[in-house]
Amino acid sequence: MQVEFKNEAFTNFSLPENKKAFEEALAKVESELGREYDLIIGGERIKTEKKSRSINPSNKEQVVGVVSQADQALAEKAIQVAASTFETWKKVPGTSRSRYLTKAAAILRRRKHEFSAWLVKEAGKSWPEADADTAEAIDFMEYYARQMDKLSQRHDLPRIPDEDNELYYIPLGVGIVIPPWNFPLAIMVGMTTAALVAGNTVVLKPASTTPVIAAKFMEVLEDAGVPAGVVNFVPGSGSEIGDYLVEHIQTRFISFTGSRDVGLRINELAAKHRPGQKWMKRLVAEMGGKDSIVVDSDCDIELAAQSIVASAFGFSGQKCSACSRAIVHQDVYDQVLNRVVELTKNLTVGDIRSNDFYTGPVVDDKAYNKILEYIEIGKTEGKLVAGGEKGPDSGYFIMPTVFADVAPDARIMQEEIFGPVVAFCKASDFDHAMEIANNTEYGLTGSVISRNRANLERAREEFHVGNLYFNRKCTGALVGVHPFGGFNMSGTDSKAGGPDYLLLFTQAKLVSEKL
Ligand SMILES: NC(=O)c1ccc[n+]([C@@H]2O[C@H](COP(=O)([O-])OP(=O)(O)OC[C@H]3O[C@@H](n4cnc5c(N)ncnc54)[C@H](O)[C@@H]3O)[C@@H](O)[C@H]2O)c1
Ligand SMILES: N[C@@H](CCC=O)C(=O)O
Repeated sequence: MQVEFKNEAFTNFSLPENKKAFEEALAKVESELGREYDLIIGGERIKTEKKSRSINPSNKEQVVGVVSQADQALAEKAIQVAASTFETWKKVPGTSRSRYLTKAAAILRRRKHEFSAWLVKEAGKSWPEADADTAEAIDFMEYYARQMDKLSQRHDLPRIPDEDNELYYIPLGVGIVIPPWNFPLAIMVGMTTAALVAGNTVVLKPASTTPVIAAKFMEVLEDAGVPAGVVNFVPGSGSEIGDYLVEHIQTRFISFTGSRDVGLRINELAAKHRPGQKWMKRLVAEMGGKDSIVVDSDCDIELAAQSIVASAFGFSGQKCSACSRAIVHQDVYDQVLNRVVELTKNLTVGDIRSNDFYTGPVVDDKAYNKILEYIEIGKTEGKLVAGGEKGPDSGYFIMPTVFADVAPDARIMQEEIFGPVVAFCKASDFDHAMEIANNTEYGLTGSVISRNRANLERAREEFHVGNLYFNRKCTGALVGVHPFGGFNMSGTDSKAGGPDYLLLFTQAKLVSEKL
């Protein structure tokens, strides 16, 4: 019997032995930078002419890896291999499939610091953020393994005389897994392993900025003995192979995490029926956020300020859950704002190869330019009170930025910036605060900082987000503890790391036998 699920502990880097172990992992990873990574289709490694260079965002000169890129012919090959492997993989009992995940989790745990070091180098995560990403990846596998064991048990239905009725959760078929770059290990692992443990086969198209981490995870799956063809690794650009994979008639489902615009495009393409296609494709989409922290008049000011700063600037605001809107009651507005500005000005930004910096760069030049454009927009929509400028030129550094006195309908209050920028908006009372909190097209995370029980109860009902937190930050969901996913334009209302997530990758079959 498996031990009860427990979240992986985070590493305490203030202990010298942990610091030393992480330095060693970084040195090992640095000795491996610049290597080539191939496609993996049906266990076969395939090099292509076209390659993409993955760059360290803290140091634009440093190549993390060189990755072969699939074209449409190779995308087709991957789908064919996934389709034929499905015929055998679907017959492997769920409890056996779950053992592959438990094994892969154990391997990843043994290589934990090494993977976190890759996250420092390829995604620009600070040590604690990288450590949390790796821990979450382990959690997803441990959690979904247990969920699959439960789903594999006999599901008896109410008996009627002379009939034996049973429900089975069977897999769907070939799934296209398209993860984002911002949790390049955890979310990619969660999406991939949920699909495979439920009995599906996968074509994994990793995010274009973080393919090396995904290639490294393929090593883990191979070491765990996952049969060839169950997960096929197909890096390539969204425009070159993304549409092809989504539109393919043998694609049964698409599991996507990323931006609103790409999600909507995939939704449209997936919905169109094509000649020879025998099913309606299922789309599981987890998309963007424009997340608020609401601060009530009766609150702990220090807690409010600390929660805003941690949620807005952890990993430089590059989380779908990040706080980019602080909606503060007029009675405490100046106090909260002043303390946030004070805390923000003390944050350090730099190459997070060193654990001395609070946060590192944003992920690439595209993100860098987009965020700087939003900072310019912010200067016309509010008062710049902290940051607003670039960091050192060696990487894509942007200083944590705070805008005050921003109107509820301003662009920086409505559009996802996905960078270290938070806008402050003054609310006249709690009614007004709730109205502003719900005035975006998203509905992912939110927090309320309040001592007022009636207002908390009201927010529980009215604040329309998938993950609502009280008196804490709005980032950092734990697998199992805080099933994660949002409403409206934040996706298809799924809950990663929750008890019903695996059902999204299955279909229920009833068998009724007359006795
Ligand atoms: N709701 C959540 O759980 C969650 C979690 C993490 C990130 N996000 C969101 O993800 C976004 C940031 O990630 P991103 O920049 O990687 O998003 P993105 O939409 O640019 O890319 C996501 C993935 O889609 C791929 N892609 C791009 N064009 C494609 C196409 N035409 N067809 C198929 N695939 C295509 C990309 O290569 C990548 O793998 C933010 O909006 C963030 O809020 C949401
Ligand atoms: N699950 C993460 C966010 C994932 C998206 O970026 C959190 O809760 O902060």
